[in-house]
Amino acid sequence: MAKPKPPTEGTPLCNVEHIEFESRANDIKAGLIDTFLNLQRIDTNLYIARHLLKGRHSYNAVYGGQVVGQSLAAAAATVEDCFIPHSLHSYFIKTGSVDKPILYMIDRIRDGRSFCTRVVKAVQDGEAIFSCQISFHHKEPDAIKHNSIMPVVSAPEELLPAREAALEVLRSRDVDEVTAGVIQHFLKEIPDAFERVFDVRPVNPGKYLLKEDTEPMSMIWIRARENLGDDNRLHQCVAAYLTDLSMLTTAVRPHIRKGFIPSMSFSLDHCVWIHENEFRMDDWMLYETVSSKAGGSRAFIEGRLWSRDGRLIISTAQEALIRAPKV
Ligand SMILES: CCCCCCCCCCCCCCCC(=O)SCCNC(=O)CCNC(=O)[C@H](O)C(C)(C)COP(=O)(O)OP(=O)(O)OC[C@H]1O[C@@H](n2cnc3c(N)ncnc32)[C@H](O)[C@@H]1OP(=O)(O)O
Repeated sequence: MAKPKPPTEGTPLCNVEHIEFESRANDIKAGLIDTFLNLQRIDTNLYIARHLLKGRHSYNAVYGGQVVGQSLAAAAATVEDCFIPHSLHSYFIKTGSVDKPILYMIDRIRDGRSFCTRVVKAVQDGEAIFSCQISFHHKEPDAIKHNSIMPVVSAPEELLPAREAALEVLRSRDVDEVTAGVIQHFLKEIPDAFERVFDVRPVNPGKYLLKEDTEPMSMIWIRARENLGDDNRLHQCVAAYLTDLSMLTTAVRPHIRKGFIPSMSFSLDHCVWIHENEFRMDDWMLYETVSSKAGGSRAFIEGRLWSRDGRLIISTAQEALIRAPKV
């Protein structure tokens, strides 16, 4: 039999031009269910996602967390249900566009008895935009057990949603012009669709909204506004999706307060460890993020996602690119 021809230079990895695409970037709820539970399989180890959310209102760039969540959904579709995702290590290679579908190509690296490993490549226009390795683990009994203590903070019911908190700051008389400008920009940049589906409540609105000086750390309560159903896999993918939300801004926020305006800011790599299988993203979760280092146009950020009853559900780590305008 004739050997298949090797691809010539410039040949796309997978051409998506013939694939019908109707962007539903504004319909996050449908997007969460369709892409995280019913991701469309187009061939063995090949999945397509048509629901893509912008990270920022004024750019057509795909929100990084969505590619993370969809990669997890695609990889999970290739393992038995008894295997539970426990870690994901990824690189954002190229900015994705919300105007085209993303193809997820899975490499089944190994199916072991206790662990399964997958490599996922996300492709748009024939070019890789994201790659990650995901490991799944068959449930095992506790050998040792401990859990750090969750920070003691105000309950979400005592706090305002981010937009309302921001509007309250803008209405107050003691906000300077620069801070007001930053808050207005922040309000404009949040994709409307995101707010329709998720409720985000900053634990310290004064610091979060830069009315006060802040350290490179942040805590937000977050939950989906509607019931997401009982499929653990959906809650895992939604959690992975949300982990990219406040990492980069945690590093930049204190410097913005001192007058720094980034000319470019992107997540570069992203790691997620899922410690527990059963949790609900339609219940309040506390996302705590801290940046311990920034320099050389990169910042390092770590995160912890806590369930309300004090379980450490997820740990994250990320490097972000944060550039100053060229002089
Ligand atoms: C009320 C409710 C509240 C809740 C609120 C919810 C919000 C709801 C979601 C929010 C979410 C937010 C958080 C999003 C966080 C992500 O989602 S970020 C998205 C994921 N990450 C990415 O897409 C990054 C993908 N990676 C890449 O694009 C590429 O790897 C990189 C990083 C650009 C590097 O590529 P490279 O080929 O090495 O290129 P490089 O030399 O760096 O040059 C790239 C460009 O930068 C330019 N450049 C170089 N230096 C500079 C400089 N100093 N300044 C400016 N440009 C420069 C170059 O000139 C070049 O421009 P072009 O020639 O392309 O026009």
